[in-house]
Amino acid sequence: MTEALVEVRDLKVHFPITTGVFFDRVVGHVKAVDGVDLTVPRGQTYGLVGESGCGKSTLGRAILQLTPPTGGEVRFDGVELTKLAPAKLRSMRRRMQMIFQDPMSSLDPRQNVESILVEGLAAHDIGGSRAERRQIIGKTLDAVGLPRWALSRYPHEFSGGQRQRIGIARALVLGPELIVADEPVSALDVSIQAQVINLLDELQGELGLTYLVIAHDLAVVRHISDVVGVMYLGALVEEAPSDRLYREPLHPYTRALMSAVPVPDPDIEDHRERILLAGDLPSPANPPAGCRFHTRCPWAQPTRCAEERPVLRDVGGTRVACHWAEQIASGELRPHEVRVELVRPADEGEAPAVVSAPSEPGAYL
Ligand SMILES: Nc1ncnc2c1ncn2[C@@H]1O[C@H](COP(=O)(O)OP(=O)(O)OP(=O)(O)O)[C@@H](O)[C@H]1O
Repeated sequence: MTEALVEVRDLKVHFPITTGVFFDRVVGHVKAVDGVDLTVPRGQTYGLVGESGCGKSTLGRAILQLTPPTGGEVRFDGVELTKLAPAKLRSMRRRMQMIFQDPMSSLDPRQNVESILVEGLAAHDIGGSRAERRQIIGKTLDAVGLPRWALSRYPHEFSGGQRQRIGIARALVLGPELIVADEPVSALDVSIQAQVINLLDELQGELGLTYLVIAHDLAVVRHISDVVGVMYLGALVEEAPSDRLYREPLHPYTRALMSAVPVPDPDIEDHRERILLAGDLPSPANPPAGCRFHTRCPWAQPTRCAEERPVLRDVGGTRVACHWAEQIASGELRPHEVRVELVRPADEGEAPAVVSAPSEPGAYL
């Protein structure tokens, strides 16, 4: 059994909604993260996916204590972070770093690369002399594939992919064990995305890093993740080893997300059906009772779904929060009429690419 580097238990982040001109009055809470349990083993990659606004970034930030949790626990290498004194937390921070989506907005445009990298070393008192720091920085540049001349240049002088390498170098220079990568490639061209993902993968192999990779796009995390967690409205709805999740998604929400991932085989891709979920993501300030997904779920049942919040439970090696996971997987329960559309628009004379339930279980996938 691999040692857990990160253990999250019943983590909650509720942002107060306030009103009033002179005195803020709390009138409700945005439950951005609402009871998440997850474990990231040392040296592995946990991919966290879900649509925009489901709480992925807030969860990542709360794990690093950049956003204070409202409740629950975060253990890093066995140390409970939520109760740690500020000075102790600061020294732990060196071991946990974050990479952001948009390197342009997370890098100070007035600092050259050397100054960006020295800043972190100085803040954490790493490397006694200037020469020593230069040596650490040089090695870090080599590791991320940037030339030494980059040191005197400014962020705007680099391409998007190179800027993300600077962002990775800034995290890496401190010698962290955990990196939380929040949408690390979604601002990059598709051709560059693979390079950055490959770089993260290589660095993990060389340095034994542990990753939490956050993405709205399932395709991005598929190949680098050992385990993938799917989040919906502040909570995990499914978690499984990556291969298993992509081969056999159990939660209706995961099935819908999967149906949006393009398939490389053009014959299959032409006939791929996409589940279009009804309605928008409900507000995390007022989440539906019972299963949070039941208002959009094509398999929602008249009992339990609207009243009972499903807990994550083990179904053959997958953790899934659905009362009906087994019956859906076996085909015993069929989806209600759902809107599906063919990826390739129907040709003239062909049946319109809309509506009605598929006849086979898993026909979407
Ligand atoms: N500081 C804050 N104060 C109040 N609400 C917030 C704050 N930060 C995030 N939220 C809300 O919490 C919910 C979750 O946001 P979060 O950014 O974590 O989601 P996300 O899944 O990462 O989405 P995205 O990919 O768009 O960033 C959203 O409804 C968001 O508006």
